Order: sequence, then C-alpha cells, then structure tokens
Amino acid sequence: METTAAPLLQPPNIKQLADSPDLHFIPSNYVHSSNDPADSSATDPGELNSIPVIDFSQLTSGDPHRRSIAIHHLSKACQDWGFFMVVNHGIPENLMKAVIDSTHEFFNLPEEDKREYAGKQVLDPIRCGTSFNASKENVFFWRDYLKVFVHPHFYSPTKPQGYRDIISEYCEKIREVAKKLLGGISESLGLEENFLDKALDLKSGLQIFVGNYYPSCPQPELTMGMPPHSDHGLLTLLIQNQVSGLQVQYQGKWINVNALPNSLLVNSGDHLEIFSNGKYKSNMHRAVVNNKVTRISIATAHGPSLETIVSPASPLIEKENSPAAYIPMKYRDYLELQQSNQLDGKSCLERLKISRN
Ligand SMILES: O=C(O)CCC(=O)C(=O)O
Ligand SMILES: [Fe+2]
Repeated sequence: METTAAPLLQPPNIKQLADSPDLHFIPSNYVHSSNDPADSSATDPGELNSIPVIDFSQLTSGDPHRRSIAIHHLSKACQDWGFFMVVNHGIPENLMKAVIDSTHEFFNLPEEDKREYAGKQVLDPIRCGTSFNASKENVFFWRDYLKVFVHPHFYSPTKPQGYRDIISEYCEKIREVAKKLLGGISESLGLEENFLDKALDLKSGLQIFVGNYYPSCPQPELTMGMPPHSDHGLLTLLIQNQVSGLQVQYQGKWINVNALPNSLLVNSGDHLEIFSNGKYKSNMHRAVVNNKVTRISIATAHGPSLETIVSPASPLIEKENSPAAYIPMKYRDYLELQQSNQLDGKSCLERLKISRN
C-alpha cells in the first residue's frame, strides 16, 4: 500500500503573525540557528568595497566612447560583485512609487482576496505565500511574497484596483532596461550586442514580478527575511520603499546595500554565470528585517524563455579555449528545481558545475 508523508503544518502569513497584538517575541520556528543564517550583521561599504554604479544614460547615449566606458564598468561589476546599482535609467519615480504602494495594498487585502493565489504550483502564473517554500521548511522566514509571470504572457491579480495597469507599465519599462543592460553585458563578454538576446530567446524570455513584504519584527536579529541565495535567470532588478534590508556578499563578507535614491539594484543570476561559463558569478544576497517599519521590495527577474536549454556560450568556449564548466539544463527544469526546494545558497547551481579534478 502506498503511504504519503503527512504534510508539514503551514504557518500563517507573516502579516497575520506580525499584526497580532502584544507580539514581543517571535515564535521559535522563525529563529534561525546562531551561526547561520541568523547572524545578520554586515558592514557598510567603504572606499575599498564601494558598490559599483552604472550610469544607464552612458550605456544608451549613442556616443561609442561613452558606451564603451559603461560596458567596461559593467564588465568589472559583473566580475567583482555580480551586483551593481543603476542610475539615470529613465523609469519615472512616480511609477516606481506606484508599484511599491500598490504592492503594499495587495498585501493589506483581506485574506480571502489573496487566498485564490495561495498554495499554487511553482510554475503557476500567480501565486502568493509566506517564507520561501513553507511546505519544505522547518524554520520560516519573516516574509510574505507575491509572484506573477508578466512575460511572455502577462498575468496580474485583479485587486487592488488599478494594480494590473501599474504592474504592466512598470514591467514593460523595466524589461527594456534589462534588455539594454544584457546587450551591454553581451558586448562586455566580447560577443555581439544581440548575441545573448538571440541565444537565450529573450523575445519570449520569462519575466517574473516578485513583491516581497517584510513587516517589522520584534526580534529582527534572530530571524531573516530571505536566506542567502542567488537568483535563477540572468538579471534581477530590485526597488524598495526606501527601507534598507538587502545585503550582498563581496569577498566572503556581507555588505549592506544603501541604495542611491531612485536607483535600481541589480543582481546577476545563475544563468548569466552559466552563459558566461563562470566569468560572471551570480551574486549571493539575503534580506534582513528590522523592528521599526515594514519593508517592501519589488524584484523583477529576467530569464531566457522557459524552453531554452542554457549552456555556456559556444564562442566563449572556442575563443578562450576553456572547456564548458556547467552541464546544460532547460530553464524550466532549473526554475522548478530551485523553487520547489529549500532556498540554500547556490546549491542548485552547484549541481550543474563540472568538476575537473
Ligand atoms: O528584498 C530583498 O532585498 C531581496 C529579495 C530577493 O532576493 C528576491 O526576491 O530574490
Ligand atoms: Fe534574490
């Protein structure tokens, strides 16, 4: 006879927990063990570890000299950090604010309005939930999320009113920025500007809109909003409600990201690492919480089309005469693998690495 394991008890949304009156201590199943990853301390950037800044207007100016400077900066940022801030990107400030505010409103909707998107499969186009993958975790994260597939087919929750139009406009604009950054990155690898676009079928590329909700927490140092991880896909572009919380790893140390006003915070993802054959490492990052205010972040992930089999770019292997360091894998399969397990550093990418010992 077949037996099925009893499902783990699902926690309530973090919003419900954080809103409960007289919450002075967090439940033990939100406390992460002392060595990892709850040690949320990090240093601020200084002169020797200042986070790279890319001037988007330089990249798109049409002046070849200015563009080549921007591409050089992109190349260095991708090699050293896998993370950079983008300024002068042209996305209107009021649109960024509208997308953050309306996402906050989404999380404030009555539970029954959000329920229709809860408990879905990882490739369902709209889903919301708490922690990262609560059905697989024993210790939870101080976070609720909303994930929406917005390209190549556009979906959107129906509430709050006007949300659909705001998400649609924001995602279209941010996709254009991502596309131009990826064109620059393609060139920075010594390839044609549109090589990456064509090789990874970006016209049908997957774009996922992720809203993250981190309410204030009475014991922020004991828990985490998101554990250390790298993102799937090529580039994730993130904005936030002027509340810090993102930390990135640089030379083995955690660095607080103090965002420049109106900047986009950009992480390189696992598929850029694979495509570049390891030249551009995907960035490890995490999110910490605080005891004062709710933090909202909007991460937009940009990947190849779901059916693309991603492997190291062939000209890089031939030109540089370096063997492929990653096993090819369909993006859809990778996404499913990463999203249906616990989020654990770069463990998913590690499975594809070819060791040459
Ligand atoms: O909220 C943040 O700053 C990080 C979010 C994040 O890493 C993600 O959604 O993948
Ligand atoms: Fe992330």
